[in-house]
Order: sequence, then C-alpha cells, then structure tokens
Amino acid sequence: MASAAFFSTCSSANENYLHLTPTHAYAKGFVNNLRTSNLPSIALRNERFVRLRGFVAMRDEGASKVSDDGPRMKIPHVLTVAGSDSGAGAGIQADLKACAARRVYCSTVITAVTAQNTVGVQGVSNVPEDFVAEQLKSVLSDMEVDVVKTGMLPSMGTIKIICKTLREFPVQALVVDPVMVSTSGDVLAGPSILSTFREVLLPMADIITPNLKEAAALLNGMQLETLDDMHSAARLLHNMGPKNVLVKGGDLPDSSDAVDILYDGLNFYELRSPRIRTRNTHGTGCSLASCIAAELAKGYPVLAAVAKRYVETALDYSKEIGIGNGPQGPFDHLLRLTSHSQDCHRQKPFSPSDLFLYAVTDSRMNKRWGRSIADAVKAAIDGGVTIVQLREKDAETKDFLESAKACLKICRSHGVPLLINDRVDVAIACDADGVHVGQCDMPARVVRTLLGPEKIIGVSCKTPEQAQQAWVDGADYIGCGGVYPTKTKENNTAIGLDGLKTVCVASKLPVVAIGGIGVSNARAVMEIGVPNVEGVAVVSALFR
Ligand SMILES: Nc1ncnc2c1ncn2[C@@H]1O[C@H](COP(=O)(O)OP(=O)(O)OP(=O)(O)O)[C@@H](O)[C@H]1O
Ligand SMILES: Cc1ncc(CO)c(N)n1
Ligand SMILES: [Mg+2]
Repeated sequence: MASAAFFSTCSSANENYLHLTPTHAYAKGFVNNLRTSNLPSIALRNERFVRLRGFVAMRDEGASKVSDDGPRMKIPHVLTVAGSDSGAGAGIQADLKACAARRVYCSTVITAVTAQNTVGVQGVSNVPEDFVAEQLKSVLSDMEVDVVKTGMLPSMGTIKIICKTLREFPVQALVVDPVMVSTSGDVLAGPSILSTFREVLLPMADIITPNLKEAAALLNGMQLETLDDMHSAARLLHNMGPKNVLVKGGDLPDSSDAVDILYDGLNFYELRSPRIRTRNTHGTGCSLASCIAAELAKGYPVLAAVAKRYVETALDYSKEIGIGNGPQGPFDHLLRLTSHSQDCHRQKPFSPSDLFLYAVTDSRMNKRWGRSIADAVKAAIDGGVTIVQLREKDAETKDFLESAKACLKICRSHGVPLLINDRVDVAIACDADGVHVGQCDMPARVVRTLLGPEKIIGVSCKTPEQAQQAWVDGADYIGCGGVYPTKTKENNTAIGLDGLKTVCVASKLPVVAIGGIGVSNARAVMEIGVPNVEGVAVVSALFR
C-alpha cells in the first residue's frame, strides 16, 4: 500500500518510477510536488533528496508503468470472517495482529461492528447478510486463500452464506471459533444461531475452538467444570462433525495451569501451559484460533498448529501493559510495546547532525584502563559525543549483549543514538538504534530488511562506487576513511583528505570521516569544503 500511495503522489511529476525495495528512500527531485518540507533532507550539488522512510523509489527512464512481471511469491493466506472490536483486543483486529505475528497474510470479511472496550460491549451493528456475501466473493474470487477462520457470526443467514460460499470456493481448511459471549458477559451471537451452527457449519470445520461457555451452549447447557467434563464435551462436539475439537480451558475454575483439550476423533491431547497472572486476556480466544489458521495455512498438521505457547508468551510479555480502565485489557501480539517502555526517552529519528562527534568504542583501550564499556560510553557522552558505536571484536556474545543493554540505557537517557558494529543480531536483541557495517560484513540491503525502516544503518566506504551502493542499499550515512593512518584498525590504508573529498562528492548520503582523527586534525577534515561531511569519528582520541 505504501508503494501505491507513493506512486499516486508522484504521478503529477510526469516521471515514472519503478522497483520498490523495503529500504530507506531518497526520492529524487520531488520536493515541490510532495510539499514535505518537514521531511529531513540534505542539499548537495544543487539536487535535493527527500527521505521517505520505508522504501526506495528508483527511476527507470524508459518505463511507462509499474512493472508487474517478475516472480510472484505465494504466501500463506488466512481469511478471517469475524466481527470488529473497536477496542482492537479481540475480533478482526486480533486476527490481523495474530496473523501478522505469525507472518501470514490476513484478509478480512466483517460480519458485525461492535462498540467495545475493556469495560464491555456497548453496541453491536450487524453487517447486512448480502454485504457479507459480497465481501466473501470479493476476496475468494480474486485471492488464493488457504484457510478460512470464522469468529463472530451474528445471524443464521450469515452462517448459511458462509457455508454456501465455501462450497463454491473451497479452501484447504476451515477453523471455526464459535464466538457467542464476550468475556465481559455480553452476547455476541444469540441462541437462535445454535441449530444452524451445529447442522451446517460444524460438519464443514477442520477444527472448532469453543471456550467452556461456548461448548456448554452447543451442548444444550451441559455443565463444564472439570477436565473430565472437557473431555466429554470434546467427544460430544466431535460427534457433530468437525474433524478436530479444541475445548479451551482459559476459564476453568481453580486451575493453576491453562489447560485445553484437543480431540481428533482418536486421541485426546491435554495441552497445558502455566496460567499467566494478568488482566490482559481479552482476545486470547480469537488470537489462538487465528494462530491455528495461520499455522495450518503454512502446512502444519493440526496438533502442531495449536500455538498455545505463542498466547502464553504474548500474555506474559504484556503483563504490565495498561490499556483502558475496564477489568480485561488487550495484550500485545507483536511483543513490541514493552521493549521501549524502559525508564528512558524514546528513540528520535536519525538526523545527519547526529554524526557531528561520533564515538567508536575500543575494548582493548577500555581493558587497559580497567573500565567497563558502559563507563567509557558514559564518559564519552558527558564529554559531548553525539552518537556512539559499540565496536567489540573480542567479547563473548552474551557479555556483549549485556554491555550493549547497559550502554543503550545510558544513551537513551541522554538522547544519543547507539549503534552496534557489525552484529545485527546483538542490535536486534537489545533494540539498539542501528548498525554500522563494513564492506565485508552483512550487506546493508540485507541489514535494512532485518532491522526495518526506522533503524539507522551506516556503511564504511573507501570509494565512490561503495558510497553509491550504500545509498542504493538504503543506508543512512557512510563512514569514510581511514583518512589518516591509524593503529586502531590494521591493514587499513589511509585515503587522505583528497580521497575523503572524492568519496564525499560522489556520496548522496551524509558522511562521517574516520581514521586517525583527533583534536589536531579534526578542523582540517571538517573544512574540506564538501557540505555532506557532517562530523568526525573518534576512537583513540577519546578512549586512550
Ligand atoms: N491467563 C492465561 N494464561 C495462559 N494461557 C491462557 C490464559 N487465559 C487463557 N489462556 C489460553 O488462551 C487460549 C484462549 O482461551 P480462552 O479460554 O481464554 O478463550 P476465549 O474465552 O475464547 O477468549 P476471548 O473470548 O477473550 O477471546 C487458550 O489456549 C487458553 O488456555
Ligand atoms: C468482535 C468480537 N469477536 C470476538 C470476541 C470474543 O473475544 C469479542 N469480544 N468481540
Ligand atoms: Mg472466545
């Protein structure tokens, strides 16, 4: 979608753009058309480059339209047919997030719109049955759907339409979450649907996932209070025709574990995980059913597809999140909301001026002075550095990660970005602000794919060609050098001020100069007369 929006924005420029990659963008020549004066930009050789985070647009002089040939990759696809939850903890919204977390595409047919929050359901408006049919047809006639998952189905007519459409457009598997009552006790689908549910939908299902109340309702009010009751319910529901039955025990009283019973007609499986003490369990059922659908779409068998561990991890991770004031809050499907909530400031967007005084740590020098990396970083920040790169060639991964976390805390509390040299894994693990790579490290294009559009990526470059490639690959800046000879990096020939100038002139990215730079020669570097030299990187000058 981002690319489509970009294309339409650009069309008035009367130029044609082709090939989008998930990297940073410098879209050339569109400053006036885009009217985005608030976007960070750099001026160089009378050209302006506007950064559009998220993708690169590359110009293709000859093309008259966006190319649509080339390989088409099939990706697993779940269609969810469910209700919307305005609070976004359950329903369609939970399904989208769960599928995204499981890396599966999710399309949506909305059966009802609920006004809902963490307190309860304040209102329900059913989508007209004809229009549910129209949505189903739109998706199924065009897209290759692997698995359909149903949630809130508010009327008999809606259920019948779904069954009819699925006969017309068969899919690999049907997951039925027989949503009836929200955890707040509000009715989402009344008893009038029960007979249609049993007679028409259940026999088509590959797996159904009732909670205790729903299993009881489908079994005419049978009492379900123990694990034995759940076994019996699973067997009775299986008799109604679904290939597999998962009776969920999230609401089982007096249970220190969250236990679900899976029955495939032959065997019972008791699926157990520790019960997480949390208020944030709204939408666990929808999410579990979507995960099952997602894993089935990838081709896993049913038992492997019941991703209980995922729900447990997400609940555990989200224990501290406080959204809404009601008794039952949503959890975080993507396991991202709490990682930034340390007592530190948020990461701010990268600005080339961050490169002004760029500190690169050196473990040998720290060892010699008997100080930790974190102490060195603290001292450097107190001394005025504007960005820090951790360069640890000897440390064990575990120790490096711990140091990186400690440094990140210090850097965040001072608003100074922290980059990791070379180790993309460590950067991801500690949620650093970015990575700096050399020519023999992981290519910046791959790093960008791994880190996403927001993180900072720097590349060491010695030649104009390397600088050009860094830009194409979606880097944010280049480190150019060694400008002067240095002992910090062996086998690194110095390119001198002339070499630096040649690369800077060719670079579309901001440059930080590196290599043998200290108090005595920093001014000469900054005054070479090329506007994109934004700063100097220092190692020994600081840490020795
Ligand atoms: N506190 C918890 N800790 C760990 N797992 C849980 C917890 N609560 C529920 N689960 C698990 O989450 C999954 C969903 O079960 P649950 O019984 O909560 O469904 P549900 O009532 O349909 O949920 P909802 O209607 O809120 O979407 C099951 O695998 C269940 O065991
Ligand atoms: C829309 C919708 N679907 C399902 C549930 C069950 O959690 C809910 N609360 N809301
Ligand atoms: Mg449920």
